[in-house]
Amino acid sequence: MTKTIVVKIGTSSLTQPETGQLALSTIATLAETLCSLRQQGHRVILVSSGAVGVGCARLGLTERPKAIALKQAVAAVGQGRLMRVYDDLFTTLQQPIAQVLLTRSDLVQRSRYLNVYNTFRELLGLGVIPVVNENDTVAVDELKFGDNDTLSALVASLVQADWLFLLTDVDRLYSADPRSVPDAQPIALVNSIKELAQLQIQTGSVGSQWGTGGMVTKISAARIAIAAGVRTVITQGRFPRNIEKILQGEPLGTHFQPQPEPTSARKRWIAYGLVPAGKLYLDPGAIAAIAQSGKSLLPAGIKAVEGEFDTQDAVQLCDSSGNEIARGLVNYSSEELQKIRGCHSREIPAILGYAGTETVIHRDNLVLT
Ligand SMILES: Nc1ncnc2c1ncn2[C@@H]1O[C@H](COP(=O)(O)OP(=O)(O)O)[C@@H](O)[C@H]1O
Ligand SMILES: N[C@@H](CCC(=O)OP(=O)(O)O)C(=O)O
Repeated sequence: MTKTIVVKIGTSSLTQPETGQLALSTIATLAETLCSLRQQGHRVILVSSGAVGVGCARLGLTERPKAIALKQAVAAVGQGRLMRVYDDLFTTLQQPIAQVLLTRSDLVQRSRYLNVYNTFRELLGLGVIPVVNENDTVAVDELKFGDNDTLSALVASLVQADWLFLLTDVDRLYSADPRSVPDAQPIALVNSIKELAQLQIQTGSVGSQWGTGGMVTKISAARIAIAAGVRTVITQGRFPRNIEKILQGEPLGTHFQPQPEPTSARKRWIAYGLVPAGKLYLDPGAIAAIAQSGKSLLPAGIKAVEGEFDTQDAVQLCDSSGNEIARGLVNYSSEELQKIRGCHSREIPAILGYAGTETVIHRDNLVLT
């Protein structure tokens, strides 16, 4: 049966750790593997990092730049080089590819989000393999995916993929970073987001020399993907052929079981497409009402309001320690909420001087994260 498969490869797999030069044999095997998946009739999207790493190697820089302008300039050098290599390899294999560079703002506005979706649909319909990266050269800090793990999960969610493969430089997820904790336990299967929380995986703070997010961004990517119904696998990038073995049922890598009832496309856009503009801190009663009983959020349960936002902006809903529980679209601005927080809904007209809606966030616009 035809599947939609998103494969994300990180800088640590695409480049040689010592020199930062391209790992040509890995890239060539990846191209062969993806072509073979296409020949089996699958729809394939490649999310490839490497613009900054390859740009650095091209310019002789020995470490990843920190200054934003330099990083953006280096990415512009590397992205072209990277696409040239991919296009040469895929063209040799008679496989057309396309470059798709995205920034977070492309997914924030609903009309642009749908536009990106339509473009992917057309490309996949044409039998093309889209090669996706963040548009690092123009992305501004507030509107960045920041890492390609998150980007790949959002793309997998957007196209409603069946599989997301996160290829990296370790063979799977461990209970702690195997580089620093030699007896860390391998994890073969994660059944649910709840089980993921219970495993209390330690991720250290950084990734490899050229990577960005380390394991923490892969785990949060897996959470986004499985909530969207996408089976997610973390596995080693040096052996791209493992993708085919995994599809045939071999127990390689760490598998994250997709949520049986995926969140709707609109709610996924609210939760992960939009950039939250503020935070609402809730009392335990409100948390129970939204998390356990699926209720709308009323002003009475809001203890504090953080940030400045307008009606219909997205906000994070947090417990008193700031842990995020949900996201949603607000019916009131931050200024209005400062006045009505903690109050009963029937008091709203008297406080604001006009009648608003009873709910601060209606349950149709509220997503548990
Ligand atoms: N719990 C963990 N299990 C496995 N790897 C981990 C864990 N915590 C941290 N890591 C580290 O994450 C690194 C991979 O992240 P990163 O360098 O960002 O890769 P990529 O470039 O593929 O995105 C691994 O090299 C590993 O050292
Ligand atoms: N967009 C950046 C990659 C960012 C990123 O997430 O890198 P990595 O951790 O290697 O997957 C680039 O192309 O260099």
